[in-house]
Amino acid sequence: MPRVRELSPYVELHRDQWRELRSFTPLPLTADELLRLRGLGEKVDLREVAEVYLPLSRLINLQVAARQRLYEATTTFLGEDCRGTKVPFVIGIAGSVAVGKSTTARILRTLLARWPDHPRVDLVTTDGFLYPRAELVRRGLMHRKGFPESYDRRALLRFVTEVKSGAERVSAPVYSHLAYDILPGVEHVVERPDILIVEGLNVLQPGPRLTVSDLFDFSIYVDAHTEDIERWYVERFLELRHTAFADPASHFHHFAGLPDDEARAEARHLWRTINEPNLIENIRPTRPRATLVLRKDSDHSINRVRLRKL
Ligand SMILES: Nc1ncnc2c1ncn2[C@@H]1O[C@H](COP(=O)(O)OP(=O)(O)O)[C@@H](O)[C@H]1O
Ligand SMILES: CC(C)(COP(=O)(O)O)[C@@H](O)C(=O)NCCC(=O)O
Repeated sequence: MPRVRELSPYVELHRDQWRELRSFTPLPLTADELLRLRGLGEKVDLREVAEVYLPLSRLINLQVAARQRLYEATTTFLGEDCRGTKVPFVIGIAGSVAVGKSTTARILRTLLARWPDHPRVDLVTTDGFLYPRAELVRRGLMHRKGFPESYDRRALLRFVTEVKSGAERVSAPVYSHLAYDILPGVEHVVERPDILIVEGLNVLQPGPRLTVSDLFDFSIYVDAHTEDIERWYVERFLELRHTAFADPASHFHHFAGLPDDEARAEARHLWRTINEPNLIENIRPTRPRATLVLRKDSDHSINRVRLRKL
């Protein structure tokens, strides 16, 4: 009897199957460039870029062209002339604190910008849309940083809507880990990109009204076991003592001199009280909504990919 295949909108691939889908996509990145894109504690090498990120870059390139044709179908229906109008393709990247979203976003940005049909790729992180510290204090949310309610979600939705609507110049606020606050008067200006990547913990959150995820043309969830992410978070915290925290201007400067055991206890406390509950209550439940899930093993390497096919 032939086995009945379980019906599913997803297809699951191991890395050795996924890497074949690179087809003939060339590798436009050097080892030095990759080092500059890699975040603290991340291990991705050129082989992983070739085997995991190049097939992804090819898939997105195909989808950008298909999405433009869909847009043209709607404008034809409306009797509008859309010749020459390109709608920015928007990609969301979600996942826990310390899972490596920023590295994924930066590598993808660089690879996508090397295709001649969409050279202008911009990247914004949603931390710029956190409420300023004074507003978080007023709302009693200082220990809920990164939870959905700590963001100005309407401003984020407005920002992406304006970019997608073809506005010439749209600006986003900028967050600083050093100041632990939004930087007053500083802005990230986005000028009609071909592709916009929006990276942040909660970008895939659904809502009772239109939310930013409704404007995504493609979305990625970076996934790993909770225990592995906790370990990466704690290790990164220990490392930050010698890098970011060492700066006297850092909000966390008082952690710079902590011995290993105390720093570890502090990091575990932050993980257990803020970042793990946010992962479990808010972030992980959005995983089924992603077009693609990149699954990391305990050594950070991506070995499984789940793609939403339907
Ligand atoms: N307290 C901090 N000071 C300076 N940089 C930080 C701090 N916390 C996180 N970062 C950096 O901010 C970036 C985003 O981190 P995070 O939100 O944990 O997402 P991810 O690890 O998934 O990219 C990373 O490059 C990380 O190294
Ligand atoms: C700034 C963040 C909320 C992440 O913002 P994102 O760009 O993902 O929206 C997060 O990295 C953070 O600092 N969380 C606070 C708890 C902690 O420091 O671990």
